[in-house]
Amino acid sequence: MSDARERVQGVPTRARGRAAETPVEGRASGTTGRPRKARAGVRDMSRRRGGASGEAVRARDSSQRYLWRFRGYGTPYLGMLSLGFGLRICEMVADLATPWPIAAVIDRVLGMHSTHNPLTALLDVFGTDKTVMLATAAGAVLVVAAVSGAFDYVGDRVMNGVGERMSVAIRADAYAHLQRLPMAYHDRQAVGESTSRIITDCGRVKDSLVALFSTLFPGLLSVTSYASALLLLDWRFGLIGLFCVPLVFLIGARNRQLGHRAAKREREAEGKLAALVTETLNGIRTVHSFGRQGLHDQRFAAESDAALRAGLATTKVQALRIPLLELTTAGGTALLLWIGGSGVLHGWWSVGQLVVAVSYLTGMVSPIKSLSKLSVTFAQGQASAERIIAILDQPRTEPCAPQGLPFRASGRIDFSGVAMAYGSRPALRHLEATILPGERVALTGPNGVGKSTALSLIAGLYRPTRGRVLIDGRPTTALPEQWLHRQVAVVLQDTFLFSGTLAENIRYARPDADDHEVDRAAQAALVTDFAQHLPDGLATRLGDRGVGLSGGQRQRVGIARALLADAPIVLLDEPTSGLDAEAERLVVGALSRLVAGRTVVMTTHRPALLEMATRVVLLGGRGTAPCPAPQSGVTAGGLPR
Ligand SMILES: Nc1ncnc2c1ncn2[C@@H]1O[C@H](COP(=O)(O)OP(=O)(O)OP(=O)(O)O)[C@@H](O)[C@H]1O
Repeated sequence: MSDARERVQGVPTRARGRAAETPVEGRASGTTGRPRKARAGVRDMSRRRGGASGEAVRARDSSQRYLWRFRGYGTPYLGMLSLGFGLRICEMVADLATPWPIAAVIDRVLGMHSTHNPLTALLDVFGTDKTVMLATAAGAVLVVAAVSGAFDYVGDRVMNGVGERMSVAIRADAYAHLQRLPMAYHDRQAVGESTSRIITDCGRVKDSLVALFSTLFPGLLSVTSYASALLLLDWRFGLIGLFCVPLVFLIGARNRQLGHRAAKREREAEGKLAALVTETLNGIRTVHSFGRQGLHDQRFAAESDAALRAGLATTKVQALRIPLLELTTAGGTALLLWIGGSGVLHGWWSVGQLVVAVSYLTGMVSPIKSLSKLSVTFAQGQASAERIIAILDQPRTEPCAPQGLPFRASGRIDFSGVAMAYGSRPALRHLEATILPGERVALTGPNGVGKSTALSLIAGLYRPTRGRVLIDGRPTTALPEQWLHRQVAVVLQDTFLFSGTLAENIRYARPDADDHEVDRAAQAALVTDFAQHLPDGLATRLGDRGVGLSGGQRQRVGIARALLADAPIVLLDEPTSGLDAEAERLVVGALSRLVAGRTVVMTTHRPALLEMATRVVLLGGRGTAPCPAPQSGVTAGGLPR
């Protein structure tokens, strides 16, 4: 992925390492739901560059030129844009020629006036036979229309193509950036809201970019060309034409202002709606279990009302624009007819010239109308661009080079005075611990004492607010993300499976693994035991989020993933909780193969898993609760509750 920040212009000098100053930041995770709590997640994320200062972002916010900040995405297409412009100019020349055959017929064939119509000379080539002249003029109308149409077709394809390509690049960058944002960001942001930004807002930005190239640029070219042609025809015609332009643009500008506010409110309301729908569908089992569809209907209706009010405000802005525009352009045409008609009566101009002038005025006004329609499209595009830029402006952590690091860590982990808070909410107050290579340490303690948080810190999903977590003596915050992910494999309480085959889900841990390695991991994790009863074995396709497998089966796929990752450190976050005795027995069997020869840190309350541990450490307690003396090298200090 290219660095989106380089292409989103106007981003001030990168605040290098800024992320490190920000509390509770860490690496991105691929979790697709808002996590109830810190969980180790997708493993192939890379550190990204630091971001804009908040003040600078706010300063730009007031300028409302959000779409303009995407101009960097147009740079690769400058050649195509130049070609598109060239084609538009050719089309314009053809359009300017359109009324002249008619004028020639009126003045020369019908003999209403003898004028200096440039086509006169051309028609003279065909002699003075009026039938031939008529046929020539008719042929000219067809040829001009065909030429103009051809330029229009190719020009549209070229220009619209640029808009489409730019928006695809913006969407890809926004998506890639979103995935790499720290977990702290994803904890704050509803999944549906982020989805809505990537899908709907990027779609609206696309509409604006396509309109920019297919309507705005050609429209401005038409207006300028027709206005110049009117002036050239006769300065008095030109003045009448120019009288309309500022009025129409004023109407458009006012509409854009009103439209931006309305569109922003509308997009915010739609974002909340999307968040609500995603949340409801993610929890659809709970909704059904409690029969609470009515409650969700009410919440949906409340958000829908807000979206409706904002939508109606946009409609009002749109509706007002049309009559105002019609009035202005009718004024211009009336003026032209009146003055032009008087001119013809006084013999200043021929009828043909008046026809050309009226045709030019109509030609000029029609793109002005489409241009003013753009005010709403651009207002919506600005509001959506603002929401996408809000993602792209989120700082990511700096990537660092994996220099001097061994391919495989020995597996030693140190917690050195570690404290951790989610926002202002402390989760770990002070943790001192050393876990030696090959040790299997079980962290236990009351709910909410910070066991999972400790695992997340080892996996590098969050940064400690104080102190350091070290792997082989190196702080995790200074380790390259890709290297860290190779050293740490995670099995969570509920393994997340993606849509795709079983084999693809196992290979997620190491995309370059061959079929044989995937088979071996599947066998060791007892996945093959159930996969062989499925229609296509490991090639069986799973539904969304692994629908079709039981909890225990999903856990075994998670273990196969961890086996395939072959990392020296394994983190187990309650991998058997929620399983019945038989499923637990199978999962523990699979885990016993995973943990062999690796450093393991687990959180569990289940005796079957605790038996695997070489040391058990009780975290925290209620301040007065007894905390067993830590064994060598480990002192426990969770959050007193
Ligand atoms: N992503 C998060 N955002 C905000 N607060 C969080 C987040 N994850 C955990 N917490 C809070 O941090 C504290 C420690 O949570 P953690 O999950 O680490 O505890 P735990 O000991 O693993 O609990 P359990 O035994 O229930 O799994 C809790 O108060 C929890 O509510």
